[in-house]
Amino acid sequence: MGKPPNLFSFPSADELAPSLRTYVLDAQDSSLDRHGVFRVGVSGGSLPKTLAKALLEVKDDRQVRFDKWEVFFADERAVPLDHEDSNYKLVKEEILDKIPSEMGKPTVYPIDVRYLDDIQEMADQYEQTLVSVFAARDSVRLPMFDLLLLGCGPDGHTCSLFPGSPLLRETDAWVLPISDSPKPPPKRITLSLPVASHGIKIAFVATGGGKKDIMKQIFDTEEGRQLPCGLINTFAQERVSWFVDHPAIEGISFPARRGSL
Ligand SMILES: O=C(O)[C@H](O)[C@@H](O)[C@H](O)[C@H](O)COP(=O)(O)O
Repeated sequence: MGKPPNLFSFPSADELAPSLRTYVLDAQDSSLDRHGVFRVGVSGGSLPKTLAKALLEVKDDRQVRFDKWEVFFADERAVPLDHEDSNYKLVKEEILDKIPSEMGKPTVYPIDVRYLDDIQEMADQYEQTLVSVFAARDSVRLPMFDLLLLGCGPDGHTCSLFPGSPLLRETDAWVLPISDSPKPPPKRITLSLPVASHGIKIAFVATGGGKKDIMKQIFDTEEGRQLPCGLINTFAQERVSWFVDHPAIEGISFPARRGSL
């Protein structure tokens, strides 16, 4: 048995940002030492805003090497890149557009919008993108992101992997289409559960009192361990770190390590 996931809790989302920064930059520096590039998968939701705070607002003497970042989408909605629902647009407006030019720009891998009407093809194309970046599919069983930055929905979903979805049983594909997402918009693509569990480091960021019930389920109940976030906890164990604020974990006793970075 490995060690349980880490849990880092802070009074507020603002106070969480410096530790999230330290965690991300530690991951960045060890990836750059290892292979000269930092491959990150990001979700939508509230995460890009918190991440922007950590990377662009917190001041310390460490360097964000954006020029070495390769940014992928852990899930994306099948909409044009300038659409209100686009995770690309969200990440662009929250982070990419705000990076001072002297910091350099990440290489970003958005979905191919030529396939908006064929999400199976869109998923296959995005998988091909991963194949071309992470090495040929027959030589790597799964692409290994240096860091996956994920959110947790109020039903325990993460990426666009929803509770009870047959997609959770996928063992082969790296990227999957979904046409009936319970969270709008319905058409999306998502990393599969094996890929989402395979990051060298995986961070969940969950803030606000709206997350309290689902956090309790995920960490304190057997049913919660079967939810998508719970499954990633089980598969990836100590490679997972949760960054939460106090309202999100009020009154909960976790069998997880607590602490701050
Ligand atoms: O595109 C999406 O819908 C997201 O990737 C999704 O998985 C999100 O991360 C969670 O729903 C949490 O969202 P919040 O952080 O806004 O609660």
